Amino acid sequence: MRENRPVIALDFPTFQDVKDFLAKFPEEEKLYVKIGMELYYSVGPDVVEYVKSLGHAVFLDLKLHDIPNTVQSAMKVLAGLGVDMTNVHAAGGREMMRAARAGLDQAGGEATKLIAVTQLTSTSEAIMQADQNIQTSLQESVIHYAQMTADAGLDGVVCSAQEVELIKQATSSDFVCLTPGIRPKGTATGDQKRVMTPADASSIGSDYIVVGRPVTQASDPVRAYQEIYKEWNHLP
Ligand SMILES: O=C(O)c1cc(=O)[nH]c(=O)n1[C@@H]1O[C@H](COP(=O)(O)O)[C@@H](O)[C@H]1O
Repeated sequence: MRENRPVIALDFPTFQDVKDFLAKFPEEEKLYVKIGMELYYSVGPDVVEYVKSLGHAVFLDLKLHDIPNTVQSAMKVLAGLGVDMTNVHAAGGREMMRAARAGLDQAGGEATKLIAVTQLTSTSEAIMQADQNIQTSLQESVIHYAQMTADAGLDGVVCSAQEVELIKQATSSDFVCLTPGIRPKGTATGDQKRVMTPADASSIGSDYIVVGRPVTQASDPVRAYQEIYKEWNHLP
């Protein structure tokens, strides 16, 4: 299940920014990229088609969270994009997650992996308890969401690398753990609260790491990506 390529979050406001960013990489290098809300809301499905036409793998991160019928209908539309992976919020519940899977399957998206966000990596235990009024530990909440996601038949979860071991124990070793909040030593954490280095995330068993600003805002993004690639794959 492990993906050797760090997933690069293309958090850019315009199509041109994406084109300029991808043009920095050698044409033959096939990346795994994430298209999130900012880019998708600004450019729309054309950017997915463009990135796929270059041969890159795509995680479409729109974090759907609505009533089951709406999510199912939206997933039917998104299925047509043929992305490799997409996501919902586990907080939407089992019925919503099953509806999301059904929507994808009904519209030819059977091959698209579907994962669910547990607790965002920008959430600390204190924030969760105060803002969501969940009076358990953060780990318990994440495990609860992961078990519910597995029960709904999804492929895995978005979590911080700090919870990967517990999630795999509570579900199964092949349950996907995709982990944002990745910060190489010495890089700014920004709004992320539950962070880990690429090497530690690798050792602990993350299946995918997602990296945005440490690559996209670097003075030399290709070099920053290569360094993270090496660290994640324990290469010299
Ligand atoms: O679903 C996500 O991708 C996601 C979930 C989460 O809990 N935390 C999180 O940071 N993300 C995304 O991962 C990326 C992290 O970006 P950086 O913090 O710049 O590395 C952003 O695009 C976030 O939207």
